[in-house]
Amino acid sequence: KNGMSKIYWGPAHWKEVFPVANGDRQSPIDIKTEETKYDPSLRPLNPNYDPASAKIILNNGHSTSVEFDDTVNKSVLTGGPLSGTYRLRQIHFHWGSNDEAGSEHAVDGMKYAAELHVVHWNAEKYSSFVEAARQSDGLAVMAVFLKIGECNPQLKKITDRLDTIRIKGKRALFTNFDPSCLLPKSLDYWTYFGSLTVPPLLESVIWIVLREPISVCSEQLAKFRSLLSTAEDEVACCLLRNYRPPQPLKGREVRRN
Ligand SMILES: NS(=O)(=O)c1nccs1
Ligand SMILES: [Zn+2]
Repeated sequence: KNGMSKIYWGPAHWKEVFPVANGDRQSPIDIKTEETKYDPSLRPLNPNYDPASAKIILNNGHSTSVEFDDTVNKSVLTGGPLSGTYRLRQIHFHWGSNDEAGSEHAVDGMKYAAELHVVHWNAEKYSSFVEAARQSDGLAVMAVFLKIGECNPQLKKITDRLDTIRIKGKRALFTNFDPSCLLPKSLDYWTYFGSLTVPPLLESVIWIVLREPISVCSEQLAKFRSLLSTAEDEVACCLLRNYRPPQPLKGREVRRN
């Protein structure tokens, strides 16, 4: 880092505080497409989101997220590898300090410029996100790769608001937004059992990684990098990158529909 005094405890240090960082189902992973297994029992994904569920856009210091009202089953994901109904909680992004890397998952060693996570929790079996996050089938996160290319008009709805939440902790109203607008044409996917990719790295995520990327342009990514990881009273530090590198597969199977 640029030699500043601030102690940086990036992904390499997480295991000191969260031993599960060395667990058997950590995320992200590098998806070796030749080793994925077709599973005819996998159903089509069925996202069904109500734009009125969107509430706020937030800078939490390590990403920017759009938070949804998850007190009722208004915006849900069913189908795919899931049994039951998973309720939409939030979406957020991971990016890098340049366009060459930024995604968390990789495909045959190749990283995309960024990655969108659409986070859901199993509201059929558990009573809150926090409780679900402690269960092996508690969360379902749909991952969408962002590939450098044309500017994305749907993503513009989010990047145009980032200058109002530059400082860590800032939030702004953000409603009438259906995150389906950020999904690619094809909902074909890979799926595997994994974890949160940020502390506490809980091994409670059914990952659903869409195979088709959406586009993003350099100017849009630059706006993510201009977010600050620091609060008002701190020396400003840009949120240049926030992706965890791929973790050992440890014998896990990656299935595809
Ligand atoms: N990056 S992630 O989707 O695994 C996630 N971390 C915390 C809540 S959701
Ligand atoms: Zn994420």
